[in-house]
Amino acid sequence: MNQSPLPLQLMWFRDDLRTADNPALSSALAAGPVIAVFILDQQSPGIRPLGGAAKWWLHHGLKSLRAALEDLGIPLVLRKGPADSIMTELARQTNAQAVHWNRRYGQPERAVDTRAKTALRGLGREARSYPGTLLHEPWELLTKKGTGYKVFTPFYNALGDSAIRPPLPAPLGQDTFSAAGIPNGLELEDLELLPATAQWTAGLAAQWEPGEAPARHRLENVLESIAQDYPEHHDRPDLDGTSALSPALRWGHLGAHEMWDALGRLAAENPKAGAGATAMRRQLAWRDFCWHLYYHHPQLPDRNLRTDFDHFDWVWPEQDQQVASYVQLWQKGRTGFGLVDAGMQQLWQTGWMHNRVRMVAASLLVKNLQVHWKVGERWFWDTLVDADIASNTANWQWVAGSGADAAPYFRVFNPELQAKKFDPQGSYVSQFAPLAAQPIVDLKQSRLDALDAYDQMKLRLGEI
Ligand SMILES: Cc1cc2nc3c(=O)[nH]c(=O)nc-3n(C[C@H](O)[C@H](O)[C@H](O)COP(=O)(O)OP(=O)(O)OC[C@H]3O[C@@H](n4cnc5c(N)ncnc54)[C@H](O)[C@@H]3O)c2cc1C
Repeated sequence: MNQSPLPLQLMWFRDDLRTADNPALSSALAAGPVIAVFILDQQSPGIRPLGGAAKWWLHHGLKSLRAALEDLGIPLVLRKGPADSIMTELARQTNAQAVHWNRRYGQPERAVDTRAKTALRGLGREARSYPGTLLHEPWELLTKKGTGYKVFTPFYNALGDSAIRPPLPAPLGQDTFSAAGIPNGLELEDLELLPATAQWTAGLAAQWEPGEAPARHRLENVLESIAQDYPEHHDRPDLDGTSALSPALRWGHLGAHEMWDALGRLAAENPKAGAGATAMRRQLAWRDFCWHLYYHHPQLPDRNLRTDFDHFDWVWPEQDQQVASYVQLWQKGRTGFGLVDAGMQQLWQTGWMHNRVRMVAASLLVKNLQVHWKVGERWFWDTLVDADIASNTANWQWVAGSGADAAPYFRVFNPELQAKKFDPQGSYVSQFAPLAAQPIVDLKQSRLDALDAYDQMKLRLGEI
């Protein structure tokens, strides 16, 4: 029962599983007593179902969120199904005055939110949305022509020139609700986010602790030491040289504003760490850029952004048995290229891969093997704990050459040279891929074949 004289508020959690720096939660609490809701929606039109590793993360992230909310006296109700109708029903059932949420930027998710807004307003309830996930709303930063950016550097300059709000403090709690006032929900286990056998996820559990408090703790480590060496260490998979905060940012345990602000303060206060903090901020801006691209180009997960690549002769495992077997070896980390194999093993064992190795592993698949980028993107989607539709598809398109601000096609990473440069003692490779395998392609010849395929595409387009 809501004993407060103020009207009940519903806080709808989605990709923002945190209590601090959460504009929707802060506003809900300022308006009245709050019940929190999370709805697992894998069925609204166009919503891409989560991959296995992401589901594992979400399960534990929700457990951690529930505990953090409990400390604030906020109950968390879990549901499953089409989110707009469930949310509207909950608002009706609880007689809530308003539903608060932080915005999402994918077209299918925005469609759900728009339907929820319309239905809630139809019921005479308020629907209030807030900017909580990106440093800037994608429609706020525009080129002089009024369009979205397609190139990172001008986007980053515009971001740097704009005002980015400071993070919001953690909210104070509220009086505990009596159970009678809380609508029925599912048990966390009923969301069925964990796989039937825990064998594979044991590696994820050994590596990660999903949640707001562990994310903030890791940020402190980053500020104390990792940021300082970031310029020299960020490309080294053999070192703990990057923040490893991508899953925490993906699930919103850590707000981008909090990280941006903390790095900015570090740069201002500690000249020794300044270059590293600024470089890490720049990387963080890539996350915003990927979402900016996706917002302005909703076809990003499905179509080449550079449409000339529609004429590229990609190969698909379904069409060629040998290619199918190469793709399997790539997935298992048995390509015979140590750095790629270590990366793919790191991905399988921990649900994460170092950025440098992601680029090299992706390049082997889409360039040396000429396999369509969607094949690799889907594997990453299923196996990454930080799998996010904008960052994953934008980066795959970047490596493939079909993206907006893509690597030039002739840039084919040589995994052997990359290993020498970025894993000089071979410790990353021996940690994750100690057994050598027979190389599946000749690097020199397959690079020439890829460049030839690119020329064939240009020829088809009448450009050469
Ligand atoms: C083929 C490919 C697929 C990728 N798929 C994803 C994905 O699904 N989800 C995801 O979050 N990142 C993805 N990335 C980007 C990047 O590899 C990871 O964000 C990075 O490895 C995270 O490590 P970190 O947290 O230590 O990064 P740091 O170097 O510490 O950077 C700080 C933060 O900046 C952001 N960031 C850094 N680099 C990028 C980038 N290139 N693109 C977007 N954001 C970036 C991340 O949120 C990261 O946590 C992909 C990259 C490639 C090449």
